[in-house]
Amino acid sequence: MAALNVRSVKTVAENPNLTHIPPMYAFQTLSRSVDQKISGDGAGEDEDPIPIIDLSLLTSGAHDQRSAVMQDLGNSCQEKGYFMVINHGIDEGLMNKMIDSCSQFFDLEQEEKRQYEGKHTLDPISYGTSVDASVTEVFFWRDYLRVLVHPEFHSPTKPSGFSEVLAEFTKAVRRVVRDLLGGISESLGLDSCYIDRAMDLESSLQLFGVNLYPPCPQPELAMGLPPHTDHGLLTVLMQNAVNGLQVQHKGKWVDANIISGALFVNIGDHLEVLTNGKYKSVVHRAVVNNKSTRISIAMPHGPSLDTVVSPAAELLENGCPRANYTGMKYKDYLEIQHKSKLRGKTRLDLLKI
Ligand SMILES: O=C(O)CCC(=O)C(=O)O
Ligand SMILES: [Fe+2]
Repeated sequence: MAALNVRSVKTVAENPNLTHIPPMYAFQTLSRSVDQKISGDGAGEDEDPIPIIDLSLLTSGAHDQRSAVMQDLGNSCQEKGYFMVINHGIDEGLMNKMIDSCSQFFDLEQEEKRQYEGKHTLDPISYGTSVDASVTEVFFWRDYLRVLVHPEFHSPTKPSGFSEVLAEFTKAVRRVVRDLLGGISESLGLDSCYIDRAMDLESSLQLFGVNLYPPCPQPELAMGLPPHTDHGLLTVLMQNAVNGLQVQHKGKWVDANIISGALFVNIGDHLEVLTNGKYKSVVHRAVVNNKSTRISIAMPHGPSLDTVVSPAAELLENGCPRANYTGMKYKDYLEIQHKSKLRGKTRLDLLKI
């Protein structure tokens, strides 16, 4: 059954008498206990800080500053698969307006939001709860809005002003992603335009996903989003001031405590394929808390839908004798993802040779 008749978590959480989560939100005990074995309590974070990339130095720094940042970028991609970006040039006022507009969207009457309900990943606009009630056994403590913003731009018509903010913000983020992918190309020893050209970024797919995680009375039992990797090349994430993202690193969960004003970036499955596994996509999840509503905006950036992504021939010539992944059209991969459960890296395994 599709999620059509399922109440939003926002509605569930707004009940003032809620002291326990409804049983359908209890994340399976088995997977939870497996999780706990690899789960740090955040203590690992100081020894393993999240790398910080100063984008202004990459785009307009002196030659030696550029090379240093490019090297940091390459190391972050190879060793961790995630980093934060500062001095990215996106106005902080615009970022705040984007978060506020998303909050106003979730505050609309349920009927207004329901017109976008129960659709496919590539539908222009979809609103829902959990991940997909038709393929998950457990419900996640999360409502979402997903909008396709490039190569075609779409937007909900309400709240008023949403579409203008969305257009300006997502265009600015696309610029950041192209700059980062230029630096990443160079860090691989390729021409700075290599990924731009090979992945047809002029027509790249850009999705705008907003997650709303209301306060949860039993946060240790519920899960915002289960462990998964993202499709696409890079995902850019920003949030209101509430943390909750965790990334897996060396078998431990690391809290992504995101610096105010910074963007968090993680590698997606298709950068792993393109680099033949040198830069790997990162498993991450979202945990919930019992105090504040968290809003995160996660924006996967992929190639164009018709691009067949396979390991770059130039990288194979540069020392690695064989391709570790088969090529697949990005659109077809998204179709597989849509039909599968959101768990770990199982989808990418399909492409491994
Ligand atoms: O809310 C978060 O921090 C994670 C969101 C996420 O992983 C996603 O939307 O794919
Ligand atoms: Fe994700």
